[in-house]
Amino acid sequence: MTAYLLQGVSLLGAAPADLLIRDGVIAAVKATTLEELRRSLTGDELVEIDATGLVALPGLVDLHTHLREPGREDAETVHTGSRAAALGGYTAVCAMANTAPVADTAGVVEQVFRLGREAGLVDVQPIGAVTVGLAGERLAELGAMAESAATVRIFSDDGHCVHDPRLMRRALEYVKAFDGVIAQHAEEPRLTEGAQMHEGEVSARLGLGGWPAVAEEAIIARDVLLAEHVGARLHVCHVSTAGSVEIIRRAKERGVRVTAEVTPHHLLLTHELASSYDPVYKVNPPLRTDADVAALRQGLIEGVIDVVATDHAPHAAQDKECEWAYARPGMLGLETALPIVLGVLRDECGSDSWELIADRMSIAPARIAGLAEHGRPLTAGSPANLTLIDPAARITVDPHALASLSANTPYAGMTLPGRIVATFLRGVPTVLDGKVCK
Ligand SMILES: NC(=O)N[C@@H](CC(=O)O)C(=O)O
Repeated sequence: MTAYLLQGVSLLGAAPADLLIRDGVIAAVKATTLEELRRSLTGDELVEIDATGLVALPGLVDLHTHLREPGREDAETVHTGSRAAALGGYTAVCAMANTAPVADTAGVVEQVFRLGREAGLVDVQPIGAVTVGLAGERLAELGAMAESAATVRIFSDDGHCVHDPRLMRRALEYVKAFDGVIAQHAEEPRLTEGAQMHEGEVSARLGLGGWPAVAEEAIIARDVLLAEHVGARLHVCHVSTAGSVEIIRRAKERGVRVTAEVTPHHLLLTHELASSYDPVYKVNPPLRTDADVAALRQGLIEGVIDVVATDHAPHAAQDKECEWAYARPGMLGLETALPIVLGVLRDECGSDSWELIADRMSIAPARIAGLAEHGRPLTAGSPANLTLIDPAARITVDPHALASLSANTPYAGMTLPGRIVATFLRGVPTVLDGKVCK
């Protein structure tokens, strides 16, 4: 078995140390000398990595990834999405249920789970659909998915809103029994009919149908009341408006069991970009205003928003490189999330906020998803799920050099701070020197 020694690595809030990875766990955080270490490793191969200037974080965890398998393997597969995730520093991703067939049965979630294990690059944790076929009419087999080999704990109709309040109430009641969570795509469908982008001055100027902030806020307001009434856990997907942050803030103050996520793109990009009519900027919920971006950043820093989740939404060229109105919504996220968040927080805080990043991109999402092996502090005895970042390096985004099968990144040509150097899953490198290991 190969052991790895990360020499001189920066750990959160501590002086640089040597970190020994062996037998799937963090075996030691330097106390011994290198000679003692070598003697103790008889029989094991030792790979020494000079990690001076590199930062180690617990492996990132994505609560919101679209892997497109089964059904749209031309856009992404579990394997290609896993490669993208590992390169982005992730050790676990939660796979959304809007596949074809929909992940609304034990059979489909087990298939996705198995494909993830076979790829072996990140832990793929399937999310189950709330309603059969995402149709919003009948509850799916939530219990069977929870009891399956995939042990589903998060349920979501993402891409669609569970808009029937009675169905939403029943879903919350059902998952409460096993401490599951309903992750809601908050969009009142009657208010977004014909919507193409954020409703505001830009949509008016471009003549594109508007998606008003209130369509998101109305559902979140309703759902925090339902979650409070039932006493169950609600998670709000891709929060995009300042008003939503306020509703969630007030609900948390009242003790409602609500958590929330924001995407990297909603922390950086605004609706002005739609003026180009380039569908790469079309996404659901849509890019919003500068004031929304500022409120989302503040909400993330304060912890009103618990998590950064990518909403990685790969789309094949024919579904994206067409007229705006016909293009599918969604953008890639896994390979650029950490650099975007690092840059955003440098802007806001004036320095690198590793503790915040570790919490919002690993510890909190692992807790919400119930992934006990992930989001753990990098101390002796912990599972060796971690990522190594070079904060001084920069990357320039080339859409066709990404591991994803699709190329719909809104960051093409941009230079971003921070490079993922290595990722380890249970002590085995999935990425070394910025390259996937298998
Ligand atoms: N976020 C997106 O813009 N797209 C998502 C689903 C959705 O939320 O529409 C997708 O699956 O492509």
